[in-house]
Amino acid sequence: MAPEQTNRLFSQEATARILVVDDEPRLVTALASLLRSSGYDVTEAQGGKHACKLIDTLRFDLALLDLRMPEVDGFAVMAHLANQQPECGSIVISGESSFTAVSRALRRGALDYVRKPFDPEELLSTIEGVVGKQSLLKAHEDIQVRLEKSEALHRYIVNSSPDIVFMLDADGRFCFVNSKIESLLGYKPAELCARHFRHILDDRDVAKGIYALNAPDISADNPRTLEIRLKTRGSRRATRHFEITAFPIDPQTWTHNSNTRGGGSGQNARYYGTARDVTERKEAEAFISFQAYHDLLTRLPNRALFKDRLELAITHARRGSQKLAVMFLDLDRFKIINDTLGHAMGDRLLQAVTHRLDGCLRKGDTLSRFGGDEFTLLLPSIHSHEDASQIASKLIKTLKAPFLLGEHEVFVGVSIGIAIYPEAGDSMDQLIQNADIAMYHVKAKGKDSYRFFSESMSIDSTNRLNLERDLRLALEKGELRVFYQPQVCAQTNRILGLEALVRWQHPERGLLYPRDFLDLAEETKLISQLSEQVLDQACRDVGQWIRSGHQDLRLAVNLSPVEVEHPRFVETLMERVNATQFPPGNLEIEITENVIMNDLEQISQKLRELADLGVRIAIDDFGTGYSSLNYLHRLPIHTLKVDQSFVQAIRSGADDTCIVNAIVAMAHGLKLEIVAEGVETGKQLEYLRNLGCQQVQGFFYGPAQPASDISKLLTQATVRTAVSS
Ligand SMILES: Nc1nc2c(ncn2[C@@H]2O[C@H](COP(=O)(O)O[C@H]3[C@@H](O)[C@H](n4cnc5c(=O)[nH]c(N)nc54)O[C@@H]3COP(=O)(O)O)[C@@H](O)[C@H]2O)c(=O)[nH]1
Repeated sequence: MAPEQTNRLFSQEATARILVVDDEPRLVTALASLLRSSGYDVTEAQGGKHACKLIDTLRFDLALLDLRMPEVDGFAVMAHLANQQPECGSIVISGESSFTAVSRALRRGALDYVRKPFDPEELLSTIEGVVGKQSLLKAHEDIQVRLEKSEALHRYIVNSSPDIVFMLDADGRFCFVNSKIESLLGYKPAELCARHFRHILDDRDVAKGIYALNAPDISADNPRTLEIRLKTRGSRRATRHFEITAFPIDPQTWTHNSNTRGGGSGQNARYYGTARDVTERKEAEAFISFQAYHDLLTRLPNRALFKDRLELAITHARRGSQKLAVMFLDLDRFKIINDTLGHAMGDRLLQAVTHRLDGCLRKGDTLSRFGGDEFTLLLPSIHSHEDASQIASKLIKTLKAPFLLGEHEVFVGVSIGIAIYPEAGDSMDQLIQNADIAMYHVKAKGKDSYRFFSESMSIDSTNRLNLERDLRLALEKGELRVFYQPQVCAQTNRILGLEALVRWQHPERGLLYPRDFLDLAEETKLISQLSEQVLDQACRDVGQWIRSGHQDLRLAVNLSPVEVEHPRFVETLMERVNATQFPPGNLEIEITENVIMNDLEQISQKLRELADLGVRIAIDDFGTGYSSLNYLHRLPIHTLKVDQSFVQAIRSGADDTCIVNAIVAMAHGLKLEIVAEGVETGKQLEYLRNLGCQQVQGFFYGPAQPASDISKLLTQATVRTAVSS
């Protein structure tokens, strides 16, 4: 190699820089000019001391050193050079010929040794050899450094990837996997080496994973992407979701199969892939989809999912000429419990109800929460009505046992309407609507039962809708009327009180009675508005009569269970009474035993508050319900109203007569006032009078009448009988 060439090899920008060191100035000059004439960049040092100074400030590729120099000899310069510029080589040019000196110089790192006096040719050839060798070593070192840097860079890129990067051999065994797998799944890359990738697949996805890898058409340009579950390492074996992209390695792009060694080096790699953790996205998607199709409180399918399943079930049933049943369930008394105990308890109750209902069903049935306290149930394969009846009975029975909500024991019932495909409708909407109609018929007939839909019901339901619309209008337009039926002293025929009874002056149908619209008012929650209007009117009418001289005249009003069970019942009632300036002592509220027994504790409290404010309490229809002495004794009750059925039994002389005797005797014993309802004949009146019943009410004295008629009646000292005995 020519010196110029060698010089260029040494350093791409500059020629080789040589330091010439000798204590003989002449020799230094001669040597320097010889080297310069050969193209080297030469620096001259007069002795060892001078050389060390130059070494501290300039960079050299090679030093030509004399050994024997005063003060600082060649060995000391070599030591200094090794310390300051270890990459700089040195050649010793010395008159020393002893083996010891030569060997010592070579041991200290000299690359060659030239004896003085030297042959210029030989010297130049030695320098050229050393410089060439140095240059090769330097180039190798540079390549080594570049390789290390490049490997570190790629390792960093691969291991810092947010994805798992892997390589598999032809059989699907890992031959490389980056360290990301440890942070995501807990496996150390080394432990997976040579293991089949099946080892980390979730059992449910093994077939999918293996098929994807062996698919015929995948390539680097057409990689296979699939979502798959991978198992985490350890005892919990939880799974995470990954999106895997994999393809076979083109041998032309990866030529290191045979010459790389080590388990994680990619040796024998045939597939390359990345696995991106998409667990959070999948969980979010799953939650959003669950939320869209489920009720979050009960975790039951919602209306949309129910309809979807019903649609599908109808298609199957149609194809197989089979029956299916749709049930509409509405909880009885839920609203009262919810209003009384609060929504948190209401929610707990709905969850507990769901749990019990669910326990009665088979796999394949769909129970859904339709909204509020309404549920729908799809029984996709039934053979007969009997099957549906059995399930309905089971559902009703399972809710019979009390529910424990905190310290409260509550009872709910369920009214169930059933529509059977195809007879009760052949479309989804029809079946749901008809099950709903059938459910309303259960409600109207006393709740806590089930009924199948029949055609006659839908006619009723149309009427019902018209009636509901009319009732709303009636409340707006003030079509309700309050009639009063006198409560008369059995001994003197004097009017002691008036029972307010609602009537509806229907613009087309004439005067309607409570039996025509009261149930509907309760179902549609219009009852509160209705009661408000009746109470206001009655307080105004009777208040007027009280102020005009009938100070003791009592006003008896009927209250619906919905009102009494409302948490603000006492406040609402008193607000209306006070607004009309009606004296509370003249007011008597009539409630039935059922209302009291539904929630003895709460109702007792409310009745006590009212009694403390002077309001009287009467038990209506007494004798038809529990007739429990226990509550009569504990509650602030003033009056018992004997149900008309017992009074009417007096006429027929039936066994029920003795019930009237017992009730009157009981009322006397408990020092309660007693009003006998439904007195229609003088015989009945006579009988009751003899029993010691103080007050009577009934057609014998006349039906309920409008306020104008009552005004006239009140001007008479006593009420004349309307019917002759
Ligand atoms: N929440 C509210 N309920 C009300 C209101 N107004 C009435 N009602 C409830 O409707 C029930 C039926 O009332 P009505 O059709 O008015 O019947 C009353 C009388 O007309 C009837 N009666 C009276 N005397 C006789 C009789 O001699 N024979 C006979 N067959 N019937 C008679 O009885 C009803 C009064 O009964 P009671 O209330 O038990 O005293 C009615 O029972 C109320 O529950 C209202 O504004 N709000």
